Amino acid sequence: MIVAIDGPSGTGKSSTSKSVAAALGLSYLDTGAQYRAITWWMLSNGVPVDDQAAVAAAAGKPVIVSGTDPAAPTIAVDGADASVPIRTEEVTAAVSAVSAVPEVRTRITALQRSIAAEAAGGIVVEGRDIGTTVLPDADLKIFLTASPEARAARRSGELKGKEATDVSATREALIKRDAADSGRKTSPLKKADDAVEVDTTELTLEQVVECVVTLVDEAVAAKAGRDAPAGRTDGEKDEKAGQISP
Ligand SMILES: Nc1ncnc2c1ncn2[C@@H]1O[C@H](COP(=O)(O)OP(=O)(O)OP(=O)(O)O)[C@@H](O)[C@H]1O
Ligand SMILES: Nc1ccn([C@H]2C[C@H](O)[C@@H](COP(=O)(O)O)O2)c(=O)n1
Repeated sequence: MIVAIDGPSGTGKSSTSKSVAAALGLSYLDTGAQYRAITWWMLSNGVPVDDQAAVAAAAGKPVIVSGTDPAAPTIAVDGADASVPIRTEEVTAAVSAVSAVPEVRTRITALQRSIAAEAAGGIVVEGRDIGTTVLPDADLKIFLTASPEARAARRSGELKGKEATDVSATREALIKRDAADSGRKTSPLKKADDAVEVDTTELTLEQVVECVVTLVDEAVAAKAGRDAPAGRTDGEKDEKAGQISP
């Protein structure tokens, strides 16, 4: 079972994906963390992030390793834990430019596909182009949305001190990053034609998780029905449909 969850920033992709994966015993991959990791490496190694040719030339250098346990996801660059530095404002401000470079996307997409292929028990993969480009044959594709106001309020709630009160600056920053991610030429942020759209504006996180778990259960049942050998009874198919199988 491969589940692709895409959507703009702050719609709840990471929180939802982790909870759904944990509830269903699936692995979890945060692809945004990988783009942040390569961006952090560029910044740390003096690569000018607004120089596409320089970023492209360096794209193959960092070794990025993602841990896929939804209870404790990890991200390492060249053997060092990068989970804290990839969340700085500096990385957030540069990540859209770095992730727009085709050589970066080719490298990270290949990494994402190999991780999904190795997840024998199934995986929830979240990002911007998972349903459209990385895993177009995913068993279930979900596109999360929420109003900019709701997303800014959620993000501001995470920040400490002065920034926490500046919801409008957070809103503008979210909108700017979405525009960059949606407007790039290579693999932009986009809903796949066959994705289920879930507007989370008025939903609690628990409600979103419940909704997605139900959609996964339905997709598992449909897959089990398709995979059942000809000649099996409906009862046998139903029994298989209740299981999460690779
Ligand atoms: N339905 C919801 N209601 C209220 N808060 C939510 C909801 N979903 C997520 N949140 C909160 O909103 C914040 C952003 O969520 P999250 O990081 O999961 O979004 P995201 O789509 O992965 O963002 P990004 O793409 O920027 O990484 C978190 O603080 C999370 O707890
Ligand atoms: N599949 C993906 C995932 C992420 N990105 C880029 C664009 C985002 O602004 C950035 C950071 O992602 P976040 O941690 O906010 O989810 O990474 C992408 O291009 N494709």
